[in-house]
Amino acid sequence: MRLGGRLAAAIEVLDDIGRRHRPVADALKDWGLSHRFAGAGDRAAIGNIVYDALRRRRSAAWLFDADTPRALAFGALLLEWDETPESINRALEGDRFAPAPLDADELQAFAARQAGDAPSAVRADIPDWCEPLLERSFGGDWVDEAGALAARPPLDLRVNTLLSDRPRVLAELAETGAAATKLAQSGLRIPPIAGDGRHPNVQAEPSFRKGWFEVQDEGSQVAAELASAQPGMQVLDFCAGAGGKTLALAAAMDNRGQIFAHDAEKARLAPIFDRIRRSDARNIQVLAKPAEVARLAGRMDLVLIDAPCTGSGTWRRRPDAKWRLTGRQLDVRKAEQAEILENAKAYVKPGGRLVYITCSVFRDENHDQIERFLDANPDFASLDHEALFADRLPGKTGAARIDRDRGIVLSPLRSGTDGFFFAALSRRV
Ligand SMILES: C[S@@+](CC[C@H](N)C(=O)[O-])C[C@H]1O[C@@H](n2cnc3c(N)ncnc32)[C@H](O)[C@@H]1O
Repeated sequence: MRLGGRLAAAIEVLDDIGRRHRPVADALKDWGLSHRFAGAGDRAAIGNIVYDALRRRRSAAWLFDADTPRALAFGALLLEWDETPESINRALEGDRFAPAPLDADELQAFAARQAGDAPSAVRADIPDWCEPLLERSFGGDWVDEAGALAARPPLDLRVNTLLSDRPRVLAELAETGAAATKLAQSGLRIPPIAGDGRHPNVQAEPSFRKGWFEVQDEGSQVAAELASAQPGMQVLDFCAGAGGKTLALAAAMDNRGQIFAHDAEKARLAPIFDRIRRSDARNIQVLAKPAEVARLAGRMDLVLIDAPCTGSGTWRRRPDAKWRLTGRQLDVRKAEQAEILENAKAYVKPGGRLVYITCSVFRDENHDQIERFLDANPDFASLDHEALFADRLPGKTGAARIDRDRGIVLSPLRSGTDGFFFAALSRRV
């Protein structure tokens, strides 16, 4: 397929997402199934246009003064593919599968936009209602921080030190362009791919099948490292889900001690069993039943809450979530988070640690939750997050926003990772 056919397909998929409120991955998959002539390269290019259009939706719509699938797809090429209106129109010429080239009105709208500055929420590529939330979180940097959340993400891997080490996996993946991560101890990063390129399918690698590495954002790896799980500890991963953090904790503990992996939704735990087998983690018990968890009360050295959240820190990877999020959903998440903190505290033994993590950058889900919890629970105290970060990631303090008594924020702009929040509290003896 030429650019024109790919662009037409992206417009069709964006239309499907918009009209039927479909998840982007499902809409792309369906398009691929009903257009089997399209090769892997075509599908990747179409996916890139669609994801770029969703990441940069406000900017793309602003360029043509129209929030239509056509404006978004053309806008994506102009904003992220180094194309110009002239280069696009040249590429579409004589291509019978292409959408109509940019017409005089569109070219005029585009030219007019070059003169003026876009409003902040447009430059930040966010819904208007999120502006105060981000401003509260990032102060004067909020537009740049939000802009970084609208960029293409890298592909990050965590080397499983139970079965391999970073030099060995680096050698195995030499052809992928992977390099050691700057913050995470066992991380590898394959940088974002430009234009119509796609990341290698690392999960097809024999070294993945052998359990030598997992796909995990560097921010998630750093959050697990900051939790400071040590060999021999008793650990409860209270919101374990598919087990990304659980596996990182098992490696940090060198398979010694015990991790109990729990989740309120049994179905969310389903992938964890295969992942545990593949990674050779031998100190994880999965506890799906509330009664099994209850007997752990007051016995844990570390309770980790990887809380359900808006996911605003992962907008690079899930840009459709940015447009679907509502204030009502934020309120629901906040209530869940407060309740989980209250429930999980009972499992921490005196002198033990309660860790709270979100993949959101909103202060409302992060510092505010910690503040409220500490106010209501005088038997818990905040750790010194500056000292903790300096201890776990020596020489890297500039890579995070650290509030000594409330927690640590990682972000694409500051840390080069997805957005994450981390806070550690200790239960008084
Ligand atoms: C951010 S996800 C966990 C991701 C996982 N820890 C990982 O690293 O792959 C949050 C999880 O919290 C679970 N959850 C929601 N409410 C809960 C509750 N009240 N108690 C325990 N888990 C809950 C959800 O089912 C979801 O799997």
